[in-house]
Amino acid sequence: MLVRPVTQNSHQWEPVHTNSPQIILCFVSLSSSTFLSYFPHRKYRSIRQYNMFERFLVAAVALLASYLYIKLRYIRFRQYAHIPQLPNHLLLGHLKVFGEFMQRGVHDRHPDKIFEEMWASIGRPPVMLVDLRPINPPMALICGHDIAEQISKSTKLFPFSPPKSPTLSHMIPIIGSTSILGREGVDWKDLRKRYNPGFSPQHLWSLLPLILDKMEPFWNYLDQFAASGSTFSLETLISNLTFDVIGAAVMEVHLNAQHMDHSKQSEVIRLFRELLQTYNDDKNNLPWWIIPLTTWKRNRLAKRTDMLVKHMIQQKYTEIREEADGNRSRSILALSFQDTEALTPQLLSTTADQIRSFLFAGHDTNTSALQWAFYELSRTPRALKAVRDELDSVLGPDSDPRAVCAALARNGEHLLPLMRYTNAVFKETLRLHPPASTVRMTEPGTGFTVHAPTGEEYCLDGVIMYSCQAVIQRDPAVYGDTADDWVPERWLGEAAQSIPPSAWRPFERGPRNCIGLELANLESRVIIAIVARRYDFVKVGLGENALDEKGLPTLNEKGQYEVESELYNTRRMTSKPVDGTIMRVKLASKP
Ligand code: HEM
Repeated sequence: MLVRPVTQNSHQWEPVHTNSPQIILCFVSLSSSTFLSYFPHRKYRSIRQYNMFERFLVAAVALLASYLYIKLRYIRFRQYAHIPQLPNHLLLGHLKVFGEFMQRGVHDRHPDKIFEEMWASIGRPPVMLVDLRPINPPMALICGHDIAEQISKSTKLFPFSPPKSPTLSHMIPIIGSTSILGREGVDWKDLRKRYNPGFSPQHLWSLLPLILDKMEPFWNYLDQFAASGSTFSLETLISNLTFDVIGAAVMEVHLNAQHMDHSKQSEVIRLFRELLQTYNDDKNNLPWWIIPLTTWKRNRLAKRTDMLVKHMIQQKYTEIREEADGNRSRSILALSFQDTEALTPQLLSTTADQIRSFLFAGHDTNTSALQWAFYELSRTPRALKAVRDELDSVLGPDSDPRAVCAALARNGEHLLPLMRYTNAVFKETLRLHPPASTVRMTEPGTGFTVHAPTGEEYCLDGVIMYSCQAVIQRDPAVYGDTADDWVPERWLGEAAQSIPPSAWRPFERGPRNCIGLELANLESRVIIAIVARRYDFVKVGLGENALDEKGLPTLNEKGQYEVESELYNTRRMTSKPVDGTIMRVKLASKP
């Protein structure tokens, strides 16, 4: 099938009556889950936690919403008819998914997982259209790496790659309206030019001592948990650590995020956390008129965070100006100020937006990736042994965190690149559990057309283009029979050569790829190097090991411990393990 691209007239929508049942169900599920999210005191929000009256209310709202939807929804984009739609036989599947939403809790399932099931059930097309109007514009799920590459690379029409989707605007309270994440054209180019040198590998090596400085509280907490045997959230520990690291690298400030006494933490951190909390459920990106109170709270917190960040920048600016030549600050912020004459209000405002963006992007994704890395290592003895052997040979036999930090401070630039297996662990973790993605959208009438390997062409103007990494990076056509398995070895030796670079895109690709890629790699290798030999992690609750009659874990044919249940991601701005990765830890016994 070859489809002619729709260009000039694609903004003209043709009215066609549609009452596709799966879309109605989708709407029912969205409306009722949104409604349920108004009861914030329920931790897991399963339908069973609600009394009869609340259940009745939920059912009534869902029914009313679907009735209105059927009545009001007469518009259909006929020009998208050429993109594979979810067929009706998915109706039952969707119903099942909806049932699970309600059983397990409405926030407990990441949309990527649902997309993966839908995609497999319609024969794995490279693009799939999910129509979520009137909640959102229709969304083209990009499921093939060739097409993902086309929506992220430079073209004649879009020299800096197709624009980001306006749906990103729900993040403005966190990252600011002039954030590098959302800017377009030359404005974006200028920002990228200003901050690129700060994130370059050479500059990052000079920041290594600042990063290593932040590690001690982290291993102290792990030591305490090992001594007490109590359970803890790995997410909390790692997210505090990554906040401290990003504060040190970007501004050379001590945010004290790892202080367990919250009153000792920097106020920026406390406000930022509170702000992120307001995104933690289905209200994530709903319009303000559905969530007026949350929107008000977000804006209030955003304003206060912005003021504090601006104050920090002003202080840093004065310090940088007064520094003696031999004692220059190495922070990313200091480097970005190198050629500036004065801190004008406009420069202050855009810099504050970038700092907030770095604080957010620099801690959130890495936290998720490291939780998954330690979880996968904890249930894959083969890989844990390989990491430990590698660390012994690269860093020497002393696994005390102080010794590891001292070795890295002396010679990290040469030692870290030698950790090839550790690097493969991180790479494989990001393949299977990608925390983030990219979302683009071109104006109707632009004529932005992508080409499938099978010859079809799809004009994607006016639809949200979501590069679905969780599907792309598990494509059996690329990763074979082990596409769903965690196998770090696939990234080592000859085998790795056969994987197309565009099929691994956790940091996205093209001009708008992640500016913090090298920082993330550096930080994660340091953390794994410090932790992997000293501690044994054991998952508790969701995803924990299944034990045999002797109380021992059993290996499956893939070399991983059998588990009682599956640990999975949920959506909290980015993808994160649903339970915060509850763990127990003990000091590893010496072989
Ligand atoms: C495992 C860790 C990380 C992952 C998986 C990741 C992933 C991504 C992805 C997918 C994008 C593209 C977003 C989009 O197109 O909307 C991105 C952009 C970005 N990331 Fe990261 N990131 C990570 C760590 C970091 C770190 C440590 C920083 C440090 C500040 C950072 C800062 C940024 C920024 C500023 C952008 C926007 C770049 C631009 O548009 O020019 N990220 N990241």
